[in-house]
Amino acid sequence: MLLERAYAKVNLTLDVLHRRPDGYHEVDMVMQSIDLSDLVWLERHPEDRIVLESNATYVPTDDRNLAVQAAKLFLRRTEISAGVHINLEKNIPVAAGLAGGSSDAAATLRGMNRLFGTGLSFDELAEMGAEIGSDVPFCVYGGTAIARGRGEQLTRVEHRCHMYVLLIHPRVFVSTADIYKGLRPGDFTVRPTSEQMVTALVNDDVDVISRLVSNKLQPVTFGIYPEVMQLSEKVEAVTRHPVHMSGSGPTLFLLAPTIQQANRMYNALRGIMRDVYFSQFVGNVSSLTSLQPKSE
Ligand SMILES: C[C@@](CO)(OP(=O)(O)O)[C@H](O)COP(=O)(O)OP(=O)(O)OC[C@H]1O[C@@H](n2ccc(N)nc2=O)[C@H](O)[C@@H]1O
Ligand SMILES: Nc1ncnc2c1ncn2[C@@H]1O[C@H](COP(=O)(O)OP(=O)(O)O)[C@@H](O)[C@H]1O
Repeated sequence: MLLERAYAKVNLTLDVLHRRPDGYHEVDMVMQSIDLSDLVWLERHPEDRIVLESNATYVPTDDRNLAVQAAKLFLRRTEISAGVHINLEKNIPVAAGLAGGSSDAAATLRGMNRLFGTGLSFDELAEMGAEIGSDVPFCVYGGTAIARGRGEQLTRVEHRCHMYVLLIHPRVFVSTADIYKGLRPGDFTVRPTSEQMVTALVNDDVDVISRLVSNKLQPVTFGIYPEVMQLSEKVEAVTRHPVHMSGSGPTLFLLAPTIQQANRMYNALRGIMRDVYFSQFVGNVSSLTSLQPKSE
């Protein structure tokens, strides 16, 4: 049996440039992996089928599960006929703007590559992953990247900035497609802020990073779900720190450069609300492999 960790992400910037003829939107965003993760355990199944079990009752275990889709796609592309058992431990909130499902799919692709010794590169796995979802290619590598196109065109970024990330997950189900659909022409960006954000990350300039965090989907999500906006205002009042939204939401997050500050904010929030997660930036997957048991 082997284990792959599926890390969540937050969007440090998210600009939308225009709507494309294929229905997707051209985006320009800085994605950052955080250490909140699902666990994807893989082993051979005696029959030629994909079986997924999960501790979470609220995610599908059939072909709708992105990990199952990834496993099937991998077997099709590599022309391997075999069965696989996937055990998925969900810790990342679902439909939250944290790319949980995408990351499970990416971890499954990495794991299948190890399980069958196929030796595909991460670039090849990312290309496969793009067929499953726009965020999957980023999740194959993890770490930090500028994502363009519909999210699949990546420029990977190395930096030494380390920040703590407090997540607040409002119990609201958000459909990513509905949020993109809610954008009006005036919401589109001419000059994205991703390059400035990357410079700030490389310079480890936490003040500039905090000032630059932005998300053009946030007004749409807040408009459709006013309760998320109200929660954001409450969090801001309690912590006296700027509150941001990840992806299409509804997860809100705060950044803190020191563990002391992160602890203060965490304790203040835990006093008044559930569903607060303490996490931090993590680097790319290859720099983390030494933390993973290889096989059992
Ligand atoms: C908003 C973001 C930001 O990172 O993240 P989440 O909120 O999902 O975490 C992503 O763009 C989400 O990526 P992902 O969740 O993989 O989207 P997909 O499955 O490819 O697409 C779901 C739907 O969202 C819309 N979509 C997605 C990506 C994009 N660049 N333009 C779009 O218009 C399309 O309507 C599409 O049918
Ligand atoms: N492995 C999975 N984990 C979470 N959600 C999944 C998974 N597979 C399919 N889904 C479905 O994908 C949708 C988006 O889930 P998720 O990836 O968590 O959201 P987001 O992209 O907003 O972070 C949900 O409707 C969920 O039912």
